[in-house]
Amino acid sequence: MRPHFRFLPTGVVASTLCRSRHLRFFSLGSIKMASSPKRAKLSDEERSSVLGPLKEAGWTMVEGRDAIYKEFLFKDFNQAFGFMTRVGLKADKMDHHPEWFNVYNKVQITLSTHDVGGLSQRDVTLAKFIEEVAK
Ligand SMILES: C[C@H](O)[C@H](O)[C@H]1CNC2=NC(N)=NC(=O)C2=N1
Repeated sequence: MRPHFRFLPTGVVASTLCRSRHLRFFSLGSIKMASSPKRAKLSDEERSSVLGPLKEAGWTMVEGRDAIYKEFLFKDFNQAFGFMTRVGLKADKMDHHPEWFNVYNKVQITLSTHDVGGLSQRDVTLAKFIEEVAK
C-alpha cells in the first residue's frame, strides 16, 4: 500500500508514518542509500584486496559486465537444492539476490549489484557465504 502523504498536513504525515511500517521503510531506505557504502561499486583498491581470494576459490569475472560467476556441482538435486535454500535465505535476509540457474546437480551463480550496475561489497559478502555453504 502506498502512503498518500501528499494529501495530509505535515503533522498527520509524521504521526501516520510513526505508527506504520512506512516509517521503517522510508527511514531505513534513506539511511541505507545515504550512509551505507555496501551498495557502492567496489573501488580499485577494494577489488585488488577482496576479489583475489574469490578468484582463487574459482570465481571468474563475467565477460562484458562487472559481475562474478561460479559453477557448483553437487552429488544430486537434493544436495543442490539444499545449498540453494541456504543461500536463498541468506540472500533474502541481505536483500541481495543472486542470478542463478539450476539443473539437477548443477548451480551456476552470477553475482552483481543491479542498483549500482556492478560489483559491490554485498557481492563479496554473499560470495564468501556461498563458499562456506558449499564446503
Ligand atoms: C528494492 C531492493 O532492495 C533492491 O531491488 C535490491 C534487491 N536485491 C538485489 N540484488 C542484487 N543482486 N542487486 C541489487 O541491486 C538488489 N537490490
